[in-house]
Amino acid sequence: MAKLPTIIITGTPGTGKSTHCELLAEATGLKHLSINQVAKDNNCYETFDEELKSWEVDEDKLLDAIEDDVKKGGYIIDWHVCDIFPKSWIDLVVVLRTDNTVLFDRLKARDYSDKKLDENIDAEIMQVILEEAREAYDEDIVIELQSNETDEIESNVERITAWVEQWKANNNESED
Ligand SMILES: Nc1ncnc2c1ncn2[C@@H]1O[C@H](COP(=O)(O)OP(=O)(O)O)[C@@H](O)[C@H]1O
Repeated sequence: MAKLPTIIITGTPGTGKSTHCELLAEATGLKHLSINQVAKDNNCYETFDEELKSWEVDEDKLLDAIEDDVKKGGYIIDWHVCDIFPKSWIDLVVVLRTDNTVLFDRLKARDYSDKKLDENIDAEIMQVILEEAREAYDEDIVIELQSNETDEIESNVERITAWVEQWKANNNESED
């Protein structure tokens, strides 16, 4: 069987992860793995943080739930946390970035509490997820892409699709 890469699409909530992942899955045939959905389906949500109004995830249980599939390759991992996945599973990490005023409007539309909204905007300004990605993975597999405007969605998806095609060509040389 042809080898396929696994990609993480990460970024602060609202930067466009699920939008990019859906289009990318269509364009590449890789499988979109929404970690929020996996966590729900496998009861990985442990405790509810009242203040942040969000659930904490049992990461070991989550990794156990996806390990057998993801190890085979061919997945697009969609989550705002990027640094818990073993390095050996991951071929590319895309960190989506959005200007804070644009992100503010997107999150406001989601009815986030002021506290949750502020936390996320601060995290984006401080580029928390980008730093986490750079710490967890080799720097040359981490790329940062802007996601402010609709045009950028298309160009980002094209760019990542081209990367996937190149990866496949490089990693399946003796197969045909
Ligand atoms: N580059 C972009 N340009 C315009 N709108 C965008 C862009 N990226 C995302 N959006 C919009 O922002 C909202 C949040 O996107 P979503 O993909 O749900 O983000 P995430 O999965 O990171 O939380 C959606 O309404 C989506 O249509």
